[in-house]
Amino acid sequence: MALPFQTLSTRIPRNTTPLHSPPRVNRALASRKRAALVAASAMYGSAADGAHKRKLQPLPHVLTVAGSDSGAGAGVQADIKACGALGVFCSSVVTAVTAQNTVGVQGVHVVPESFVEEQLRSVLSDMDVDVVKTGMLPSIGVVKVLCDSLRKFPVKALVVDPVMVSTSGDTLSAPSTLSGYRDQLFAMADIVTPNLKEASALLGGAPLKTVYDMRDAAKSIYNLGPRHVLVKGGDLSDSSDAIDIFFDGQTCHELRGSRVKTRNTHGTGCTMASCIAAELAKGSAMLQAVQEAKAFVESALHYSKDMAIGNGPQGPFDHLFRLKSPHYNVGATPRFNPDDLFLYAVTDSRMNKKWGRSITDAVQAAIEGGATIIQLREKEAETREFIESAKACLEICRSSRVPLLINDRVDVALACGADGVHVGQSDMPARTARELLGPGKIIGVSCKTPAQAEKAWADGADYIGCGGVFPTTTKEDNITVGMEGLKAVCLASKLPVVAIGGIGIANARSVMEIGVPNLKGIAIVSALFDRECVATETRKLRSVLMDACSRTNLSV
Ligand SMILES: Nc1ncnc2c1ncn2[C@@H]1O[C@H](COP(=O)(O)OP(=O)(O)OP(=O)(O)O)[C@@H](O)[C@H]1O
Ligand SMILES: Cc1ncc(CO)c(N)n1
Ligand SMILES: [Mg+2]
Repeated sequence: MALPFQTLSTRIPRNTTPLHSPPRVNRALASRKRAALVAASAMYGSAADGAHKRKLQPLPHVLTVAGSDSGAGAGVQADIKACGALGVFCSSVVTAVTAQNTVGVQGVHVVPESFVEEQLRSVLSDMDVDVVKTGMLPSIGVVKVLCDSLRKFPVKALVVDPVMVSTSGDTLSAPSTLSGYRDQLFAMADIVTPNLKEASALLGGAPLKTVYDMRDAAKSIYNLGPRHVLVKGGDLSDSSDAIDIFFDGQTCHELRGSRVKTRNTHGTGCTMASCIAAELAKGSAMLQAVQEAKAFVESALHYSKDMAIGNGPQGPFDHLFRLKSPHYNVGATPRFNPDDLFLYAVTDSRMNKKWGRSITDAVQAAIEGGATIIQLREKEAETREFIESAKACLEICRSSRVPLLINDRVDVALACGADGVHVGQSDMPARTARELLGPGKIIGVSCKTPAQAEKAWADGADYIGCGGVFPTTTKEDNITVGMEGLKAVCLASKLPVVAIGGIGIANARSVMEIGVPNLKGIAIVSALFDRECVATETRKLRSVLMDACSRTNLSV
């Protein structure tokens, strides 16, 4: 099986002589895998008299070179569970055995370098490893042994988690390992993933306190030779988000996730690096692999937040959450993209009835006209009927990659597997909705004031809907906030905003032109669905919005 690996290994390490050119590595690997398969097929064929030859399939394969954690939250144990959860085979070369639990590290027994080398030879010479991931490398000697082994047995990608100190403060590698990383291993690495303390140590010791420090650090570590850098912000204090900085040599990406309130964070770093390695082994590009890994860690922490193992301050979490709860199977779909708010279509059951169209016809037509997100607002439907039609709408939305939200009804969103919910100020609180839906679902909140916008953000919402901007007949007794109210909320909001209420072709442009960057789009009910042809009206609105954006230089 040839695994696509276009985006990796395209840059030759800059501060060493090239160890291998990428095409040669891939060809060598492919031919080794082919030879092994041919040999196996031949054996199988003769034994079975050629009666029923089976196609043999190698699994994507990560080798972790790391320490054992007796508490099984971090180290080799975390790596094997994370790869297994993502469908990737994980072999393991053990560099040290630690006596460790939820209190801290009680002891370390280092494996002799010659025996680390022997393990590396055993695995790499035989087992067609795709990606090597490193964790605890206790000495510079082990770093050297690893570099030599990788020169002998090249792999497609190398993920280096420069583990130095455990979160409990215990030392896991000798100080000299630092120079091994900087002078030898980083130049071979496709990505290095330091946490705040490790990034600081690699760069001479100045502490990293802000996202700006993280950005600078990512760029400086890039200059030590790796192809990509991820500075992890799990330990960034005063941050309600879990923010990581990813640098690819050109662009700094700020990756934000919800910070899960839990004591069970032991092994997040090992898991993150293993998930990146697993996704690379499956053929993902680097940024995609990092995003998948982050979603996996966030979901695992959320699922395990109340788990009770051990009596110390930092517990392990459950890597196998996806086996147990399909609702947490969220890593495969990208998290909310604020640009999806651009043309936000909100269906209305009364209007559909009036025009004699089904809810699915309405959704289909809005998507055909260019709607970028759909919300089902069914005030009158019976629950069972609502779930059935929501499932049908979800199928339509999925095939066009348009997110589907459910108004108010968290139960219906869960039952049909929708992408999220939109809640009003008197509906279920966003915080409760987040607890029920998990971190991967989209949550929007209707807000009329800066204080409500602040609360929505604190409660873990993804966006806010602000309005009614103009008077509307869709909602009775709805207070109009006007353009000034909208602007005030946008300026105060840390979340992206979609404007709603009485917006149509005549006034959409003026709304988009208020010129606040986090106003991402408009939400529309009557101007789309209280019309004869929904697709035509959507198309017209889309062109008005595109026009407004090109005039104000907003991104579409
Ligand atoms: N409480 C949390 N909620 C959500 N994500 C988190 C939380 N803590 C850490 N993360 C995420 O987990 C990943 C690992 O980051 P972290 O900074 O914890 O690594 P680390 O310190 O190397 O971990 P370890 O505890 O294994 O040493 C990052 O993507 C980070 O943003
Ligand atoms: C064995 C081992 N590797 C890595 C870490 C870092 O979390 C740890 N605590 N233990
Ligand atoms: Mg940590």
